[in-house]
Amino acid sequence: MEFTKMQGLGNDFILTENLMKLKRDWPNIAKKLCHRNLGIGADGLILVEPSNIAEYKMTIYNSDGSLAKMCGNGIRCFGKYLYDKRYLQKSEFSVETDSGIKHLVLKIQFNKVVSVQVDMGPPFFEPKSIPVLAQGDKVVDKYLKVIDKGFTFTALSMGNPHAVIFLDEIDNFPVEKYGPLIEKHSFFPDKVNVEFVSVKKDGSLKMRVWERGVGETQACGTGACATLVAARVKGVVNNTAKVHLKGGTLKISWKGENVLMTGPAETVFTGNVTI
Ligand SMILES: N[C@H](CCC[C@H](N)C(=O)O)C(=O)O
Repeated sequence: MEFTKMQGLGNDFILTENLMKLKRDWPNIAKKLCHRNLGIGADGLILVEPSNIAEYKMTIYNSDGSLAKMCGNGIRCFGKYLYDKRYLQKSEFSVETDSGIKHLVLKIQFNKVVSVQVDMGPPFFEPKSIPVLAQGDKVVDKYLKVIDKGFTFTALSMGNPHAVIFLDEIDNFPVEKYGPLIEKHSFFPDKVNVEFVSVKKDGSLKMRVWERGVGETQACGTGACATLVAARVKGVVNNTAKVHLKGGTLKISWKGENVLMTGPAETVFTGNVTI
């Protein structure tokens, strides 16, 4: 199987083409190939597939083999892949995902993709659309206790579920202790991606993420979008802000309708693997 290893702010993926839409055991292939000691090593496996409603379809599996319906860093890599492979001779196009069609705009300089802007669609707040077990039409500052610590979280979907927690300081916060407990909490029937966020004096946001089906990653595109939206709902940030992640910075904007995310995408290496 030919593959291309790519990354967006250190959130890394194995891309491979499945243009015949072969029904393979992709969850187990993802687990095997994403393993950092026994496989290629990545946060996820992305399939490049044909689409009847957009140029191509992005299907993404987390490193634990679970199907993820959307991936922000992954779709920027996907867009760069299509352009670099000359599958598309344009810099604006749509990609089908399991969370709907997303529109991409590639910034090209000297025939090189320098950044990708993605229209990530609207956030969803309705508890059943996230899903989260809660009342009301929005889940803002809901209390949650895990072992010895209470948190308040704001929940929303960017096509995948997010629980955003605001803290004064995140650099030394034990994400690896509390992240998995919140990820698998009974409030979240489909589990959840967990963002730990601090608001900076310059109006930017700093975020660490425990990703559903992966663990702590260097960056999370949908998580950065969820973070900006939750901060807007709480009135602690403007409608456009930089979100600083371990792996770098994303520019996120939300003016009440669709969320726009802009950031880099890089190819690391290509190869062949026997599965
Ligand atoms: N772990 C996520 C999918 C990957 C999202 C993240 N890598 C991003 O850049 O949005 C989930 O299960 O919903």
